[in-house]
Amino acid sequence: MDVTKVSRVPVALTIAGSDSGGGAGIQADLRTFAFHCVHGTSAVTCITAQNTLGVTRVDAMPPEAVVAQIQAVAEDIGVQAAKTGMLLNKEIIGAVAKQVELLQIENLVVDPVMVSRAGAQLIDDEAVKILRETLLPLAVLVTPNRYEAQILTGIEINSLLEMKLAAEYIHQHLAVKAVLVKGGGMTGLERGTDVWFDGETLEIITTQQVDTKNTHGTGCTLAAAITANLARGENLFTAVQKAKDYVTVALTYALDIGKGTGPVGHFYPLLQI
Ligand SMILES: Nc1ncnc2c1ncn2[C@@H]1O[C@H](COP(=O)(O)OP(=O)(O)OP(=O)(O)O)[C@@H](O)[C@H]1O
Ligand SMILES: Cc1ncc(COP(=O)(O)O)c(N)n1
Repeated sequence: MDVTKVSRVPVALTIAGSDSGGGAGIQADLRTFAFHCVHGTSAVTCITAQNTLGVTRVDAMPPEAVVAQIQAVAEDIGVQAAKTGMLLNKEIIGAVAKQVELLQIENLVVDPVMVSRAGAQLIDDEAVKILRETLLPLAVLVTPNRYEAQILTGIEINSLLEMKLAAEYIHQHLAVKAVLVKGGGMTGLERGTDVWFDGETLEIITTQQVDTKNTHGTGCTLAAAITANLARGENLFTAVQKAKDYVTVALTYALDIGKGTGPVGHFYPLLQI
């Protein structure tokens, strides 16, 4: 039998938590990387006991274990692009930022996971401070949702105008190169509309709204798709646009599993075979 080897494949790294329900976190990220034909590597930061109804327990990894995973991947396999998700505490955030800097990982997308779907804060104020000071300045893009943007700016967000103000504030005050304020948590016409700002251009990025309750993992999936596109060599804005299209279709193929909020469907075209 002829053996065909793939000699060149882009590699992406996700530094995030595990979701036992398989809808968000590392599990969503690796599926998204695979869909984009990008080899996915991972550094697990915490283990969540989670399903479509919520999170019942979180166990943090020791920061040194997170560092060892990042080093193992970077030193041997290499990383074309990386993303961070649930980092949980200030020790892990500080350790991750140090590694990203030491290993000179460029193309870092930070999904600042801070707030649960119900609006509850998942990391304490001290961890938010360390995130702002150490990790955000290393990111090419930060992708807060409505509630995370509120925490980062102090601006209450109820409208597109306030999403724009928050995007401008984050760019100006938090030393990030570009920001995408996500509108999945908005109501009415703004639901599913995101705001991009890179210091020069402010863009409203929108697709059709998807009428589904099964939206678990949208934030992770969007950031992972952006990261995969960067690993494939796309420029940042194109990477964001393509990722937004991907999430929209994944939402239309969302999985109706469990009693609560089901996850998006990452491999939707395969369902058509
Ligand atoms: N019903 C929807 N229709 C279209 N796009 C949506 C919908 N819900 C979320 N999105 C899009 O999904 C992406 C993720 O945004 P969202 O605000 O949901 O992130 P998140 O809050 O981090 O994710 P999650 O809700 O999974 O915690 C954004 O591009 C957003 O516009
Ligand atoms: C382990 C883990 N990481 C992240 C999220 C939030 O994910 P999302 O914002 O995509 O729903 C989650 N629920 N669990």
